Amino acid sequence: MSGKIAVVGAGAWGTALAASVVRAGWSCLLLGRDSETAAKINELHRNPRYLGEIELPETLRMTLEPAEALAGAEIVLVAVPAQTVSSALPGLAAFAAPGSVFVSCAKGIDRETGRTMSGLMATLVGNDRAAVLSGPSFAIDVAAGLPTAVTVAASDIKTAKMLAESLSNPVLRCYASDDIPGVELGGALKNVLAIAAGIVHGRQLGASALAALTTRGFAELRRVAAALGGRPETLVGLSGLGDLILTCGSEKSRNFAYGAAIGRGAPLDELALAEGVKTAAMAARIAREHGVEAPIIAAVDAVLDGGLSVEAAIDRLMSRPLKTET
Ligand SMILES: NC(=O)C1=CN([C@@H]2O[C@H](COP(=O)(O)OP(=O)(O)OC[C@H]3O[C@@H](n4cnc5c(N)ncnc54)[C@H](O)[C@@H]3O)[C@@H](O)[C@H]2O)C=CC1
Ligand SMILES: O=C(CO)COP(=O)(O)O
Repeated sequence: MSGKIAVVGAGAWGTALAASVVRAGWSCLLLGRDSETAAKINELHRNPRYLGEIELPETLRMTLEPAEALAGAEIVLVAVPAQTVSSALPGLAAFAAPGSVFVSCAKGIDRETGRTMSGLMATLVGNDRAAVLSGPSFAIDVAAGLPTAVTVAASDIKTAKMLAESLSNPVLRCYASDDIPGVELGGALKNVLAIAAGIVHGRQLGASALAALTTRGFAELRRVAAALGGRPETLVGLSGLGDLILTCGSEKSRNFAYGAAIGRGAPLDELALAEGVKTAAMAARIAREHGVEAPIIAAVDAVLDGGLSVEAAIDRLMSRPLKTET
């Protein structure tokens, strides 16, 4: 590949994606906010704060200037936390090259407006130029060049295929989809469910409980995403079931690790770097408003809100009326 890709957000995911697109042959500028990280990436080829000692490609450069990052970039990967996308984007759109495609790589639902990341991007650059990348992919794995597969969605499948071809490399396999809601809601909702799975793990409720929670959580993920237009077949793919399996079973997931801490009795932490904390309330609200049964998501929201203890949440989930499984 030749040409330029800009990556917005020099945290774990933005840096890993930037390393990955350089491996795919692109020139890449990473847009961040702090000069210390820029010096480490540009001079030492490392981002120790987020990715330890992993060596980044020497040609990867970071800048603090949006105009420089976005000039001439055909693709802009947006990898800032979901709750900052609405404030980060307006300042960027003005610098974007005509026809460039903005790809949300964040996983969450905007908690002020209830909008999805693609929805926020579409208002600025239009539907045709808004896309989503999601799937089972720990930043540290992608940065280290371990084999990974994700889904890239755009409303036009031709754009999705162009992105999948552009972003794939020998260790990152991108599948194309035209189901934006299915792909992005899988990623947003699995974070909430990973907190629940972490609580089960941290409270030592056993492997059977974890399997039950993950499976019933998946049923909720499918129902809520379907209510917002996600297709069932997308939700059994990488960005739905795939990412749920990854994050509901590993302490490498910040959402799972945060849930595990709560399960062990740690106090709630509003500043936790777990995206599900900020998406739980909106996910629960969307389920209620669409008349979708989502008791696990509701329980996570109530526990995070401080209104329900973990014990009471478990009792509530276990004492629900019995029903048919599907
Ligand atoms: N870390 C991971 O393994 C993965 C993360 N993601 C998603 O990617 C998103 C970002 O996550 P991480 O990179 O892990 O977070 P992080 O906490 O490692 O980094 C976030 C970065 O965004 C920067 N940032 C915040 N607001 C900004 C703004 N307005 N403009 C420019 N930069 C800004 C911060 O300074 C920080 O460098 C999240 O939605 C997460 O769910 C998706 C897949 C994997
Ligand atoms: O989304 C991720 C992997 O696909 C990363 O999960 P965490 O944000 O829970 O670490």
